[in-house]
Amino acid sequence: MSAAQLQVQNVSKSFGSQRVVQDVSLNAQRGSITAIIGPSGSGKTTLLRMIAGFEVPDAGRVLLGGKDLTSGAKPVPAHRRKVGYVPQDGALFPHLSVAKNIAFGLKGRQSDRVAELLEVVSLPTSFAKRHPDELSGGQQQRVALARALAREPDLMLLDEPFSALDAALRNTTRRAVGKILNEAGITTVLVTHDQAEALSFADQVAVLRNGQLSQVGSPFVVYNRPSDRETAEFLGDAVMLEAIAQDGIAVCALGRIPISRGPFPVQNGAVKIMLRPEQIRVVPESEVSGRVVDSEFFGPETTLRIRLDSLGASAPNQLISIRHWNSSQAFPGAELKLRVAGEAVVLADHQGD
Ligand SMILES: Nc1ncnc2c1ncn2[C@@H]1O[C@H](COP(=O)(O)OP(=O)(O)OP(=O)(O)O)[C@@H](O)[C@H]1O
Repeated sequence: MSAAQLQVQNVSKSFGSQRVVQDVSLNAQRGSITAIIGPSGSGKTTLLRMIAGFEVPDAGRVLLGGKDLTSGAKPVPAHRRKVGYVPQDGALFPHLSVAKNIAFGLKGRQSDRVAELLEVVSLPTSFAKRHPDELSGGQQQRVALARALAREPDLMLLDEPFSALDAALRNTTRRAVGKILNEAGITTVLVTHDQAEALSFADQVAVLRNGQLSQVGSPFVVYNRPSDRETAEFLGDAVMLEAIAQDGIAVCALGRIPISRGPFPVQNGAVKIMLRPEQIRVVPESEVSGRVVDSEFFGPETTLRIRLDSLGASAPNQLISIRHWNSSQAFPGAELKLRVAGEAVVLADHQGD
């Protein structure tokens, strides 16, 4: 396989005595989209700013197209990196028109190019004369993206670019931007704290916690085979259960569930398993059952808290939360039959405890 377009190698950064990014390594293939996701304060923006060239790493290096940007005698400055950077608020120049904002990154007379770029980000060319304060938040973000695209970057860095938009506009803008980046074949790194955004938009998801990467993988892998409990819970709701591992099967209050093949071998014995709530189905008949404790209505689905009936030697009184479309089955005390679809994950930090 060819070397990755972007290589972040063992990068660290402290502010004063606070270690904000610790020994982070990450590769991104040409034309791919990587989402860096993590809780507030986990170091996402700092990592992105080091890739952009606005912060200098204390240790480690950043390579783009095989070229070392950071650890030479003088780091390559941000404006020489062929990197587009769209900060959280878009940061347009308020006193310049849309056209001048976009053309800021262009050399010479480029009015044709401005019109073309407006079209690319799905804005009418008549917007060229407007000022940023005459645009909505979402339109400003599109202009910021057009300005970044104008420089024809090898790498696009987006810091929570869709966070200012309401849900409907966020989805359409995200799809439009994804299409633009994909068609231009631009390698993209996106910072977000929105799980759905990371899972739907990216080819690769990097989970950052306390300045360290807890997992890097495809959306499918990080969601379905999280490396530890915190990563599992950060990426979505998780059902944790006591189980006994027996030759690749987890025996528990939800029956016998195949254990998904993870990065380490699972020993027979007591384990904690993780399932996603949507894996647990309400069915007409099953040997597995539980009683509704309470419920919460969310429109398209209802979250049910269920106390599981003990099955065989399984631990008694275990509580789980599942999602169900039919709120009429959700009254407290209702007895439900349950079946699990798919596999269970044994989490590395919960083997044998
Ligand atoms: N220039 C700076 N000087 C001092 N501390 C800083 C600086 N930049 C960031 N920090 C600190 O580093 C930590 C990580 O900040 P960073 O902005 O990278 O996190 P983040 O994951 O992007 O957070 P959020 O999701 O809230 O934007 C925070 O505690 C922040 O206060």
